[in-house]
Amino acid sequence: MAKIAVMGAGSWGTTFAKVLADNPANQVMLWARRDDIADEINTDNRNGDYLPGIALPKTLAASTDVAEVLSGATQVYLSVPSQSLRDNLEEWGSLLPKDAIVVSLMKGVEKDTGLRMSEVIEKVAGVDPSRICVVSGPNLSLEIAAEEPTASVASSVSEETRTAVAEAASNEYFTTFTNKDVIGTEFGGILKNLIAVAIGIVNGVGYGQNTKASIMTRGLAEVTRFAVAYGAKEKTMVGLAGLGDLIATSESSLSRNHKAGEMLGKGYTLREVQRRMAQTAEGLSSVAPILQLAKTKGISMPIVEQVQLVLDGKMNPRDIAPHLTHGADGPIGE
Ligand SMILES: NC(=O)c1ccc[n+]([C@@H]2O[C@H](COP(=O)([O-])OP(=O)(O)OC[C@H]3O[C@@H](n4cnc5c(N)ncnc54)[C@H](O)[C@@H]3O)[C@@H](O)[C@H]2O)c1
Ligand SMILES: O=P(O)(O)OC[C@H](O)CO
Repeated sequence: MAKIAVMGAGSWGTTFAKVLADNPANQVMLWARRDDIADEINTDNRNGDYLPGIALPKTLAASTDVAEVLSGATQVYLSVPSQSLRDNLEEWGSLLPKDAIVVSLMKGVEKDTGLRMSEVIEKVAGVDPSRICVVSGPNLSLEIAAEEPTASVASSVSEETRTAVAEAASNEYFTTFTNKDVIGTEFGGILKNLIAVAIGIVNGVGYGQNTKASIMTRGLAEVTRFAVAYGAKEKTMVGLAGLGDLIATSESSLSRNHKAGEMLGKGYTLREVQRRMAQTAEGLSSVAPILQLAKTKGISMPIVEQVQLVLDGKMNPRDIAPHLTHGADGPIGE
C-alpha cells in the first residue's frame, strides 16, 4: 500500500484525504494544525468544523506531528491557504521525503510575488517540476465529501507523475483525468475565483440570471485571454479546470468566493467580509496580484478591475454590472 500525506485539515484537505482513503490502494494520513481536529478524526471519524454531517473513512488517520505525517509518504498533497504555503514549506522543507510527488490542491497566487502554487513549491522546497502536480476542477468540497459523482484533472509536465496522481486520486465517486498543461490547469482554478466574486457581488445586489450568465461568459473570455498570454492552452480553459470550475463556483451557494462577493454586493466592506469568513476565499487575495500580472503583459481585465474597485470601496456594487458586461476587447465567441 502506498502511504500518502495530506497537509491541511480544512474543507478541501479533509475531503481530498477522504477521496484518497476511499481508494483501497492508499494508506492516508492527514496533518491538522489543531489537536482537537486530529483527535476528532481519529476517535469519531469526523471533522465537524469543516465537514458537518460527513462520516470519514475509518482508515483515515490524522496527526499534528508533521514528521509523522510526512515520513515514508510517496505522495504529499498540500491544502493550506495560498498565502501561508511559503512559510509552511520553509518549516516543513527538510521533512518532505526526497522522491515524493508533491501535489498542489490550492487555487490562489501569492500576493507579494504573483507566483502560482506549483512555482512556490519548486522555488521554496526545491522540488523538481517532474515531481510536481496540480489537481483542479469543479470540486466543491461538501458535495464530494457526500460522495456526489465528480471529475477533476491532475496536471504535471511528467506523464509518470500525473498518471500516478490520477490513479491514487480516483475512486467510485471521484474520477481524476490527466493533462500536461500545468499553467492552464492552475490558472483555471485561480481565475474562476475572481469571476465567482463578481457574480456573487451582482447576486448580492439582486440581479438575475441574465446578468450572471453574461458575466460568466465574458469572464471566461477575460480569464482565457490572461491565461493564454501566460502560456496556458485555450483548450484547458474550456475543460474541467476552466469552464467546469467557473460554472461550479459561480453558481453555488457552497462557494466561499461566491459568498464573499455576495456580502460585498449587500454592502459589507472588505474588512467586514474577511471577518465573517470562517474559511478561505482565495479570490479576495488573488485580485491584486492577477491585475499586476495582467498589467505586465498589457492584458485588459475589465471584470477583475471592477471587482478590485469594489474591494477597495471605490465603486458602489450597484454600479458594477453595466461595466462588467461591456468594454472587454478580444471576445471569445462574443
Ligand atoms: N473547499 C473547497 O471546496 C476547495 C476545493 C478545491 C480547492 N480548494 C482550495 O484548497 C485550498 C485550501 O482551502 P480549504 O477549502 O481547505 O480552506 P479552509 O479554510 O477550509 O482550510 C484551510 C486549512 O488551512 C489551515 N491553515 C490556516 N492557516 C494556516 C497556516 N498559516 N499554516 C498552516 N495551515 C493553515 C487551517 O487550519 C485549515 O485546516 C485553497 O487554496 C482553496 O482554494 C478548496
Ligand atoms: O469555495 P470556493 O469558492 O473556494 O470554491 C471551491 C472550489 O474551488 C470549487 O471548485
